[in-house]
Amino acid sequence: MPVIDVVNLSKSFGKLVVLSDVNLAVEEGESLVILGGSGTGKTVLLRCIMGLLTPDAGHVALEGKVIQGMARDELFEARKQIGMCFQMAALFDSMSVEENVGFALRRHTTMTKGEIADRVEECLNLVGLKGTQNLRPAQLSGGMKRRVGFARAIALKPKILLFDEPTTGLDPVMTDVIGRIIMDLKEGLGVTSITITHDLKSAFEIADRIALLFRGRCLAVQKPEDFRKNPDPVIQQFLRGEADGPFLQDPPPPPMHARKRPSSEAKP
Ligand SMILES: Nc1ncnc2c1ncn2[C@@H]1O[C@H](COP(=O)(O)OP(=O)(O)OP(=O)(O)O)[C@@H](O)[C@H]1O
Repeated sequence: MPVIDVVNLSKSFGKLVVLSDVNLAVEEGESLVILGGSGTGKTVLLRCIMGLLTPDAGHVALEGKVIQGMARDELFEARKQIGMCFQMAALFDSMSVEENVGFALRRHTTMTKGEIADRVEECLNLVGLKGTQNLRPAQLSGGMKRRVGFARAIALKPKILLFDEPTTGLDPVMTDVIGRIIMDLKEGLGVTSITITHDLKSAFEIADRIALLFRGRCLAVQKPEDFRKNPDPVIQQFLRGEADGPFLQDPPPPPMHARKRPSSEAKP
């Protein structure tokens, strides 16, 4: 049984069809990476998986339990299995690192202060941020903030981790560090994960399988080596990162040097 099962999922906002009959099954311990252009519905998909958005059709099952239609308490319990690593970390600025990482532990467990402090320390060590408990988010670099976000996401020992663009805005070295931490969390904690990223290098490093979301559908869900060789022109254009091709609905005009000079601009 897949840990995350997305079945015939569709979601529109008014006339805007974002997801159309999406199917994805993520097995226990698997790392699935979802690629896709900006605005293709990757975050909407994660929000449906968390039960934060209700699909128009289809459903999401977590460990065999369909979350749509669950009572509030049941959904709340189901969500505890998920650690969400938000885009740009989304830390509470008024709280220290320790308070941020321990937030869910204080709220959802009966752990003592000492037990929470130990767990926070353990989580910070796992993301390479030993001894940062007393810092405030304003004192952290972008990469450190993401890692605090990871530590917060793993605090409750979730079975599932969802990463929404964990490397956006980071330099290539920090992007690599974040990729390695995601792999370490997968290996060390045995979590099942979905990562949304625009960074192809880390996608190929951390993925057991890669999916490309295109015009509301999953175009491919394949092992990295098969995905790279997939002859679909959309996939190949995405991998090459070129403007010309079927990927964009409104392709940009050709570059200036390739454009024919209008006759009014013609030299005498
Ligand atoms: N709550 C909402 N109400 C209306 N439209 C929404 C809502 N949430 C998302 N959308 C629209 O759905 C589309 C997909 O958004 P989404 O954030 O999932 O894109 P994305 O693939 O994550 O993009 P990016 O890579 O740029 O973050 C966008 O056109 C967005 O404006």
